[in-house]
Amino acid sequence: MFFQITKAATPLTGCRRQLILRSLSSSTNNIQIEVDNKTGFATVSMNRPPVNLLNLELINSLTRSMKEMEQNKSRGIILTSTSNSVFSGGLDIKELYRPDVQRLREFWTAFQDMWLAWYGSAVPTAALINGHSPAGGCVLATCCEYRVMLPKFTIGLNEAKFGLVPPPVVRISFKNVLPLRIAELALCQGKLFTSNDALNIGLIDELAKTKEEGYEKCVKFLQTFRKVDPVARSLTKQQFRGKDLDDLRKGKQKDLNDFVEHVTQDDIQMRLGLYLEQLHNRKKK
Ligand SMILES: CCCCC/C=C\C/C=C\C=C\CC(=O)SCCNC(=O)CCNC(=O)[C@H](O)C(C)(C)COP(=O)(O)OP(=O)(O)OC[C@H]1O[C@@H](n2cnc3c(N)ncnc32)[C@H](O)[C@@H]1OP(=O)(O)O
Repeated sequence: MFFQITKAATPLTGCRRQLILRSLSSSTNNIQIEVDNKTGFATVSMNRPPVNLLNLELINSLTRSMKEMEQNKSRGIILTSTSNSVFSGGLDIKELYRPDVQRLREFWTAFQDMWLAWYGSAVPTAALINGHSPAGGCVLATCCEYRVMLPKFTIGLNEAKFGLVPPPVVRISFKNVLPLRIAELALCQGKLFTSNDALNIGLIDELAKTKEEGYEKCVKFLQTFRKVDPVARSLTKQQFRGKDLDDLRKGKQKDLNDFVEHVTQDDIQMRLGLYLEQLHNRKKK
């Protein structure tokens, strides 16, 4: 993939000059990448209005972005969104409802690859959660090594609430962040935590009042690795996450088959249809 590089002031950091890298190969422009001149850290912003739903194209863009930043020896990545109220609304349920099975398989394989890329990234990562972050949004945030969240939003894995069993790839990074008992209860309850509660249980690391403050906190975290050898850092991270990554790599085909079998069941299709309708009608009441 090719990038067009321009210099510009960024809305994130006021007048600090940054390199704006815009993906040219993506016709949808669903990701924006900015590299800070001073720190060398990249900010990856999901940009799929209105609520950054993870469809096949956005998922593929996230995977490609990570691979390219690794190749470019990026020193740190901050994942955020261009929205003022949503980090990511999670999987685009339209991908799951009445699916073309071939595309559904491609979709889930892409999600597995995105998870492998972000959870296993060689580059240090921080999530700047500047809005709601349910389900797939929470998966992305927990793939990162550090989370800073703005107040009065929600985050968590709510699949059980609408009758879905979160697949292993959805659970693992959540389990990596939380004590097992809290993770189990929260998943069984399909619980979404407020920013404050997420801080109290350790699902996020810090709160920030504004996006700018959150950005500075993410930068501060990434700078803690400044004096650490990047290879040693990355191999140490792999030692912690390697088993989870290997389990998915080895079980990818089974995970895919289980997912497709589960999602295409009549009962699950009915639940997905009802949930879509509920989301669509939410504001009319
Ligand atoms: C052993 C084998 C196991 C196999 C397991 C198999 C299956 C499990 C599968 C899946 C796992 C899934 C993980 C997921 O990520 S599922 C997605 C979960 N996401 C949600 O529940 C979020 C729902 N959305 C919201 O709560 C709000 O939209 C949000 C807080 C994000 C934003 O609110 P806001 O008021 O700003 O915006 P809205 O007006 O509500 O939404 C705008 C627009 O988007 C539509 N929409 C919202 N979310 C989704 C979605 N996830 N999918 C599809 N469409 C969505 C919403 O309906 C609006 O559209 P319209 O009505 O204006 O047309």
